[in-house]
Amino acid sequence: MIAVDAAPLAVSQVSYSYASRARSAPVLHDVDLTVGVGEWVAVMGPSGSGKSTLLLCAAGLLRTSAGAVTLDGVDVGGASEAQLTRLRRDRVGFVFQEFNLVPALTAEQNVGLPARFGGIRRKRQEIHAVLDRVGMQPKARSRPDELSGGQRQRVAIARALVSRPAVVFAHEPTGSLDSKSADQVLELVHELVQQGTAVLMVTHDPRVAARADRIVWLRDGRIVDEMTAASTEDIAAHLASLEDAV
Ligand SMILES: Nc1ncnc2c1ncn2[C@@H]1O[C@H](COP(=O)(O)OP(=O)(O)OP(=O)(O)O)[C@@H](O)[C@H]1O
Repeated sequence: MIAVDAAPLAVSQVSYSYASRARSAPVLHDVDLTVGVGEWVAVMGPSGSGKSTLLLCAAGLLRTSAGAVTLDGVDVGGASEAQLTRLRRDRVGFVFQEFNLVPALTAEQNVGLPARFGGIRRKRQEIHAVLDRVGMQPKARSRPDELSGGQRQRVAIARALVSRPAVVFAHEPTGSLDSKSADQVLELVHELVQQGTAVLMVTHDPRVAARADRIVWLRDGRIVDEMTAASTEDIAAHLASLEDAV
C-alpha cells in the first residue's frame, strides 16, 4: 500500500457542486481516491454518476467545493493558475477524445509541444523514436485531420510517453475506435503504466476497465464499490446492477 502523501494522485474528501445547480445536491460527495506509482485505476458508474466531474476535479481543471487534491505532491487547491499550468504541462498528460491534438500542427510537432511550452526543444530523433513505438513514425508529418481516430489517440499517447508524466488522465480513450485500434491504444496505456505513470481513466466499456489494476465505482457522486482483477463479465454485470438501481 502506497502512503497517500507519496502517491502521484490523492483525492481526499472531495465534494463538488456546479454553480448553475448550487441549490441542488452536490455532484460529488466526500470522494476519497488514491492512485499510486504505476497504477491504473478505472472509474465506472451509471451515466450522470459524476465520473467526468471527478476526473476534472482530480486534474485540477475544476476547483473542488470541499476537500483536497494532491497532484504530484502539489496541493491543487492552494496552487496559483500559473503553478497549475506548469504542473499540467510538465507532470500531467491528457488523453481525452475532445481535446487531444492541436489541429494546425503535425504529429511530430504535437508530440514535441509540451516541452516547447517549457522552453525545451526535444530532439527530432527522440520524437521519431516515440512515434515509432506507437506505430506512427510514417505519419510524423501528418496533421490530425489527416489521421484516423485511433491514429490521433496514438499520437496523444506518444506525447504522454515522451513527457513521462507522473499522472495521465484519460476519458473514454477508446470510445470511437474499432477493436484493433482500441487494443493498440490500451497496450500503449499499459506501457505508460509500466513506465511508472499513474493512470486515472473514465470509461463505460467493461473490456477497457478489465485491463485496469483497480476499478472504482461511482453512484450519485459517491464511491460505492471497488474491484480488483475483475473479468469483463463481472464488470458488465456490476454496471448493469448499478444502472438498474438508479
Ligand atoms: N457543466 C455542468 N453544469 C451543471 N451540471 C453539470 C455540468 N456537467 C455535468 N453536470 C451534471 O453533473 C452530474 C454528473 O455529471 P458527469 O458528467 O460528471 O457524470 P458522468 O458519470 O461522467 O456521466 P456520463 O457517463 O453520462 O458521461 C450530472 O447530473 C450532470 O447533469
